[in-house]
Amino acid sequence: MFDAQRIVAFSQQETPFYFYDLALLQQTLDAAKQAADIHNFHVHYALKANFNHRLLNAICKAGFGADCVSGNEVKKAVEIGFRSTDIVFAGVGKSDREIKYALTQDIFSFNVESVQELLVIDGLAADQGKKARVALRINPNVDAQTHHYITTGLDENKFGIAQWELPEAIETLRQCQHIELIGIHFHIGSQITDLNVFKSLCVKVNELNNWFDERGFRLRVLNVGGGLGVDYHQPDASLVPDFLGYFSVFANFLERKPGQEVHFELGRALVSQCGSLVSRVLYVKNGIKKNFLILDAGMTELMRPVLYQAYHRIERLDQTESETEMLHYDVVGPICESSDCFGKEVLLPKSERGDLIVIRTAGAYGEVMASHYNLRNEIRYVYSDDIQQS
Ligand SMILES: Cc1ncc(COP(=O)(O)O)c(C=O)c1O
Ligand SMILES: N[C@@H](CCCC[NH3+])C(=O)O
Repeated sequence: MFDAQRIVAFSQQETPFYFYDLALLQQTLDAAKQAADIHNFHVHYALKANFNHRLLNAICKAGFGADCVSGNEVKKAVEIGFRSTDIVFAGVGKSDREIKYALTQDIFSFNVESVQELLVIDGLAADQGKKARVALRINPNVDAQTHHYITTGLDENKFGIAQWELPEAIETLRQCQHIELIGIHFHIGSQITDLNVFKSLCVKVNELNNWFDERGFRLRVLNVGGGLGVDYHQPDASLVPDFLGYFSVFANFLERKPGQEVHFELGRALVSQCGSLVSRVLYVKNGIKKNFLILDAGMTELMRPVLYQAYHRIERLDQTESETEMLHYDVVGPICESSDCFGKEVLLPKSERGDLIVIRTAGAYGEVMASHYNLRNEIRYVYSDDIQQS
């Protein structure tokens, strides 16, 4: 991943920065698109994973739609050039302003998360003399078997309409003159690595698809959300996720009714591996109990380890297979929080001030979750094609 040219180029850069490998991104997008096209599946990219403009341009050009969770994300998607007919908008707390804006853009669908939201959208659509297309986001109570902070489809989670509320939801829908129900929507969580979890989701979707059909609702769209996980432990062994395997689970286990479309909302799987956080060692502290590598990047640049105890592979940029002196380090940031740690007891070649450290698989939920805590600088980024041209 990091050849001699990149090592030299990185060493001339001010750190920390996100590095994006645009060729790898393209390879990933092509693999996902080809695998989805086999089954005629529609994929919307979840902007929340990364809304860096270079990445968004590539994703839009590759033919993906957009999955947004705020009015500003809808606006961003429109500005980048995603067709409004390919934009979906989810979120438990859509404000009136956000709904009005999305209505003016005639987006493909609102993924509605409560019965009350149906009434609000109906009223706001009436004001604009429009009919809003909606999919009901249903909480299927399927365990995603991932970290509890990124599980979204269990009864205890705030997302979606509970199954026991569905009779009330369809009664409400019958009264809403300015809403067209086009489908049902699900998203059970993120970083799902066991494909069997998606089989369980399919079983639930089939059940609910029949339930609506029996009540006279002909649904055009089954939106099964995102969640496909990536390999944080051995990124080089699987730089491109197994999209063929993932989509074939849905092709095999979803029972589509005639004319029904299947939609997905992938975020992490499309952008994780193309991004790395590159940082410099500021100080090395060799203690009796611990050695610390103190980096110039911290939780303000990549929050996932602190927030979810997430693992990211940490490497010294120029490390080789035949390093002779390996040491265990706690790799920490400069932020005034004890939790500001990227990894404990990380085995690395003996390192010193000025060495470059790379934190891998950081393309999703990295840059977008950065903060200014401690009045940190705006995060910088470097793209692979900047380096090739220099
Ligand atoms: C509604 C919805 N769709 C799609 C996604 C994208 O998920 P992922 O990045 O795991 O594919 C999320 C985030 O978890 C989400 O909340
Ligand atoms: N931010 C989370 C994923 C959240 C997905 C959004 N529902 C992560 O970094 O893993």
